[in-house]
Amino acid sequence: SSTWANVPMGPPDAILGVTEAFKRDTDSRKMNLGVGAYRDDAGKPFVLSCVRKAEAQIMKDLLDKEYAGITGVPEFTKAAAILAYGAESAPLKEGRVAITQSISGTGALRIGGEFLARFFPSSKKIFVPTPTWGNHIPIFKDSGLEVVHYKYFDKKTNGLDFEGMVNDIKNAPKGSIVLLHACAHNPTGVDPSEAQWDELSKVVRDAGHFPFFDMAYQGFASGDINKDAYGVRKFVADGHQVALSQSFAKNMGLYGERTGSFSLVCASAEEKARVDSQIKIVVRPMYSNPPVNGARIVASVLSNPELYQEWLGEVKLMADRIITMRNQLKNHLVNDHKSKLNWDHITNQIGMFCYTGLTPEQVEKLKNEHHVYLTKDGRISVAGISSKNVAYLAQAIHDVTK
Ligand SMILES: Cc1[nH+]cc(COP(=O)(O)O)c(/C=N/[C@@H](CC(=O)O)C(=O)O)c1O
Repeated sequence: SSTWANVPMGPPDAILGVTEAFKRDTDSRKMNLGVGAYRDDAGKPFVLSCVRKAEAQIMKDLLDKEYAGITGVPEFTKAAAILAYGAESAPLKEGRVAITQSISGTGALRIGGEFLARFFPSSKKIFVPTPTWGNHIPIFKDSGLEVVHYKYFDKKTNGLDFEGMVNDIKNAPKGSIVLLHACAHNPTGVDPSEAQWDELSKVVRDAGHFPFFDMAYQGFASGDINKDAYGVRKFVADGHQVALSQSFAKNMGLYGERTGSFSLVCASAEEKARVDSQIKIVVRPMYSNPPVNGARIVASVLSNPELYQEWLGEVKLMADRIITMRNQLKNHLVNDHKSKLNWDHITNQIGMFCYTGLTPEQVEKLKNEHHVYLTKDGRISVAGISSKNVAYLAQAIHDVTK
């Protein structure tokens, strides 16, 4: 028999599989609310103007195609670190932040998982929120970590179960790794308030845990890059030596360029040098060194004052359009359809996703009867909504929930 006779058919990816099903649908009313990728009000992918300008400049520079170093394009990692930690950040100023370019956010999380599995001293358990981005679990399992969960989403309020979260983190074995979504929690769209971040910093410190931040949406949640980095910067200011994964897929629209970074705050420049050497040893056999194009674009946008200002405007424009769609969807449900249900969470939640609270059966009905595609957990990518289809969506949601 064939060598591969025993290879089983694996399930389609919970998120990317939705887009595959959407593409097969021929009905003109179909809506893809699955993958977390921004669309403009015409439902089209959006390439930022600042990105186009940076690309044009890079083309003119006639740069070579040599290998980047293992940790990537230095101008990129320098600029990415300043964006995340802030120019005034003490560890940055003291040369204590080890940072490598990564294959976007996913690659950053994997490098982090591999590094922690090799060197984290106390436990190989990583606590992730309930629910969390689906891919977190296989990324950390494949890295050799044990994935456990802490309470996060409150089904009753469609908001944050802060008390449950704090208790679970307090009760985790001393010296556990705690994964935190820096902003725009995926899939729930529910974020801790700044006061709750302050409290979480104390809880994590008192329990001797290690914080690993996943910041895949900086600027995309509130429209303000500093506001969205509040949790990360508060933890660093409080002395936590955080791990951080960054993605430029969403906030700079570089999805397919696969541009991100992984960084670790170290105790000293000497420690940073040791950590940096071991990060290189993780990366070299994984993919040797990263693609340079996306990194050059980000470096150009972040370090060129005009392009940087333009980017700040464009990332706010994306965030604001999503907030507008949240308001319109809720208004249609409440005012047009006089829905009996409470839809406050549609506008209380933030970032790319809305955790609607729809059941798997209602999700199925939305797909089969209304050609609306979303993940089984009821998460919708708000970016898939436009002024042209928001009324249709509200009608469909009302139809399956009334
Ligand atoms: C929280 C989070 N972290 C990391 C990533 C990885 O993004 P990258 O493209 O590797 O930089 C994503 C992507 N989320 C969307 C796309 C996906 O599933 O890959 C999503 O949830 O739809 C996240 O939502």
